Amino acid sequence: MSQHFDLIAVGGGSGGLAVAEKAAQFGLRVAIIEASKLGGTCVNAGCVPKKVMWYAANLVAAVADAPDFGVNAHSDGLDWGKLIEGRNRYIANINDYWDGYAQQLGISLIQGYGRFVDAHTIEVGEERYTAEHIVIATGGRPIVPRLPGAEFGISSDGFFALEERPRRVAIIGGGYIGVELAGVLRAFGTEITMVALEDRVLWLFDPLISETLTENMHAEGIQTHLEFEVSKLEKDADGLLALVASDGQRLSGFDQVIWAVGRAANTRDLNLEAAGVEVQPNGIIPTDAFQNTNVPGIYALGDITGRDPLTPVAVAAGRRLAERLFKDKPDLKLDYENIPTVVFAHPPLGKVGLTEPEARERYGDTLTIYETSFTPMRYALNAHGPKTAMKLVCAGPEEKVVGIHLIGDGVDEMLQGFAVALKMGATKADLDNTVAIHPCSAEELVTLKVPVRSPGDH
Ligand SMILES: Cc1cc2nc3c(=O)[nH]c(=O)nc-3n(C[C@H](O)[C@H](O)[C@H](O)COP(=O)(O)OP(=O)(O)OC[C@H]3O[C@@H](n4cnc5c(N)ncnc54)[C@H](O)[C@@H]3O)c2cc1C
Ligand SMILES: NC(=O)c1ccc[n+]([C@@H]2O[C@H](COP(=O)([O-])OP(=O)(O)OC[C@H]3O[C@@H](n4cnc5c(N)ncnc54)[C@H](O)[C@@H]3O)[C@@H](O)[C@H]2O)c1
Repeated sequence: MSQHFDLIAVGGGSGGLAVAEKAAQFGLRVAIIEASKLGGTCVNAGCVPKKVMWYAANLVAAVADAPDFGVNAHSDGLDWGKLIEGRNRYIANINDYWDGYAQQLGISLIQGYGRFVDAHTIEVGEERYTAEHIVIATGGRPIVPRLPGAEFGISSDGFFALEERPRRVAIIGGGYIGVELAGVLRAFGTEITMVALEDRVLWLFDPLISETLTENMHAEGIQTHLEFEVSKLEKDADGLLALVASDGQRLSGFDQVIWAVGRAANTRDLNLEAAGVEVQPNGIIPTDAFQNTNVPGIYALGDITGRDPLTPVAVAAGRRLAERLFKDKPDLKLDYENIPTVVFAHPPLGKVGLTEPEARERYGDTLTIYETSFTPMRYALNAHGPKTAMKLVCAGPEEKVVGIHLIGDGVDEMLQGFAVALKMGATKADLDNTVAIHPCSAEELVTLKVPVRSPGDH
């Protein structure tokens, strides 16, 4: 016996929930198949636990800075157990919220691993479910490379499960996760060594951001080893862990090693062949601009598609897909251009649009670049404080803003509004015509006067 639905979402994370929620609101018969807890990576082992810990790290820094402002605060250190317990309770509440909300919307929740039987049928254990529309939103999992001793390390999932704060940690990877976990742990007092393959951390971000981030991390005492390709992990006689690089370098004395080297798509066990869905060797499911796979009636969205693996991207793609399919909006699709993104480092950083090197490739020698770098007033009475840096990348004689790059306190909240302006096609003159808000860091973005590079400088 099988149960029939209008739409089945395989995966109840950011993307699956979004498409299911919309379709159910439109009155369709909807099911979500979820192997674990509703909310997916973001809620259970990503954005949410990370951000709660990021706030805790900010509080530690604020208490340390407070006495210079005459505030008689002092810290007795971090109660890791209390933080983790509170964080997990917060996550459980979000899980409960989603369970209740899905029920309220009339969505059928099917617990277990979904596998295709054919293009319209999914099997979970012994049961079969059919639908006209099936959305694959199974996300990804942390990569742990097949290298000798790799099992001595943990992934971001393992990090969130730690019951005690580690004392000396090596983080492998200079991407989003490596940078975020390094910042959190360092603020709590852990010694951090970060290694990365590339010649700079966050190499997909603008060079100004990588440089300022590195400066801020070094000032906090985080060590970085670049162009360091880990070839194996070893456990020494003292029980501590060591990283060995392919060129023979060796870094030792770690009580934890964290792999933060990217994520792999969860397609392996979906039996996609049965439905004829095309999949790349790395597990990514190719889609067109409308989230269609190569099989009519089967769609993919979120991390599984390999495009901008961020929660709001999965959510936006899911909502648009439901509206396209069920609200007679055949042209509706997500615009993947100019997606803003923030890395919750200490302080945070973010970008929208093109980096300077990317803009040079697209616009050639027509760029005007504005930059600033300063220590914000937040640290006015402290001897030291992390740097804020900002860059505007403007193209053509009209100086259209094609890239905004920010690092510093508050930029995580600052970027969203400026992303709206960039998306609307703002020029440098539009920014200049906006009266500044004073005193705050954001005012720099509307008062930058002298370019650091102009057309003809390159
Ligand atoms: C440490 C970390 C921090 C992050 N921080 C941020 C952040 O601050 N901001 C941001 O925008 N993004 C962040 N991300 C990325 C974000 O979590 C993902 O982009 C987002 O969760 C992708 O949503 P998704 O729906 O594609 O997949 P997921 O949220 O991963 O959901 C997939 C779901 O499918 C389920 N599943 C898998 N296979 C099956 C199957 N066969 N049957 C049934 N269910 C299945 C899984 O259990 C999971 O619940 C972070 C990620 C990590 C790892
Ligand atoms: N704030 C956010 O929005 C946020 C936070 C966390 C994760 N995410 C998402 O999750 C995705 C995955 O994050 P990630 O940090 O795992 O991947 P990533 O692609 O950002 O970075 C991977 C890093 O691994 C390093 N690396 C790979 N193999 C190595 C080796 N053998 N030795 C040394 N270094 C090695 C590289 O230096 C690279 O910089 C991101 O692309 C991002 O979209 C987003």
